Amino acid sequence: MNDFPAWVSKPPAGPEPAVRQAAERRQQELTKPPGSLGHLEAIAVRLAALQGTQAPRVDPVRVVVFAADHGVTSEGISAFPAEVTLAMVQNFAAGGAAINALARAAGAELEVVDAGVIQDPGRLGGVIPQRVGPGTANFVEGPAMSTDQCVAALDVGRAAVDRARSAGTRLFVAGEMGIGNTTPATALASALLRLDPVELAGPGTGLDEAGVSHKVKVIRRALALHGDAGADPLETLRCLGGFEIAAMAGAYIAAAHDGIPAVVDGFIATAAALVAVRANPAVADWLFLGHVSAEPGHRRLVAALDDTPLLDLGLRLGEGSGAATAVPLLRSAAAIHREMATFAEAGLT
Ligand SMILES: Cc1cc2ncn([C@H]3O[C@H](COP(=O)(O)O)[C@@H](O)[C@H]3O)c2cc1C
Ligand SMILES: O=C(O)c1cccnc1
Repeated sequence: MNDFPAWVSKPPAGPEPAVRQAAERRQQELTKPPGSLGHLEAIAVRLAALQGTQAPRVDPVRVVVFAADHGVTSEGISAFPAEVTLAMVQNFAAGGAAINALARAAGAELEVVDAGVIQDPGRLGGVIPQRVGPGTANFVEGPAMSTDQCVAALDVGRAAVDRARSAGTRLFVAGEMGIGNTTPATALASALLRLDPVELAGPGTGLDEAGVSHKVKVIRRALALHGDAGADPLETLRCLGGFEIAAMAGAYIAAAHDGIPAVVDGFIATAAALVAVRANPAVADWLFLGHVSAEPGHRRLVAALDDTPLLDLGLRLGEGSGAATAVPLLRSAAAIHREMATFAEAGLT
């Protein structure tokens, strides 16, 4: 047992088997050669089953970017300084980041949540203050978070989903911003998949080979310190995660509880998704993998979640960028299922 609240591990309802079967039948009856819309058909069937309707829709889509800092940045594990997290939060507020453009292009609403940037950004338009602390502790010296902080960070994600549900959101995208966060994501993945970090660590924002080797050593020290935390996914999250990573994990779980499918982004988001699925396996039904990132360890994480990413574009940004880029595909899949005529309706035999 652990000290985490019951909602985190409460199983969500699953997709409805009868609706799924009817959706599979409908895909056979639509005016196209069976199977000719390839993966779009499978996506449409999944969306229909999750939403319990033969008229699936993704709009309104909401992207929430959770931002936070990481004590482990003092070990020199990123190509960029921690101050960039705050600067990027200001950039999100001003509308100038990649995710601002991509969310607009995807027809999605964008919300930014300060889950614990080192320096309080103060009142910034469009940034929701939900600060768990001024960054996590350095996890090579102790747990990244106290239990209270980890629970609070999971709740930051749940609260974002509550706001989204109140706004009628039908598809949820979580993104992250936090300089250094490929290091906690790699540490979490190493612990949960029981792999040496050398199998998973990559350049993140642009470390060279020596930088990646140093990152591997830092993560090995953390794994040695925290012993067998990997046995409990939430305890692993507390010791090795980050506020924004816990918020994303909480958001995936809460979205599943609320019947809202979510699109998972790149390496860091998928590490959060793996935590969510290990803590609450039925959450996996509600997750679409938006893309496979260029961060080398992402393929291992994707394999652990046993699903096919929608896109493979060589992206390695985060912020929800790959997931947002996949949104139009999901919208298209819903549209064919909802709008196409059947052979009978079209009078074709
Ligand atoms: C300007 C800038 C914008 C970003 N947007 C996302 N990230 C991405 O890079 C960071 C993780 O990489 P690492 O672990 O190597 O620091 C995260 O903030 C992630 O969201 C950015 C990074 C930078 C520099
Ligand atoms: O895969 C990602 O999302 C990623 C990779 C590198 C840096 N930030 C994010």
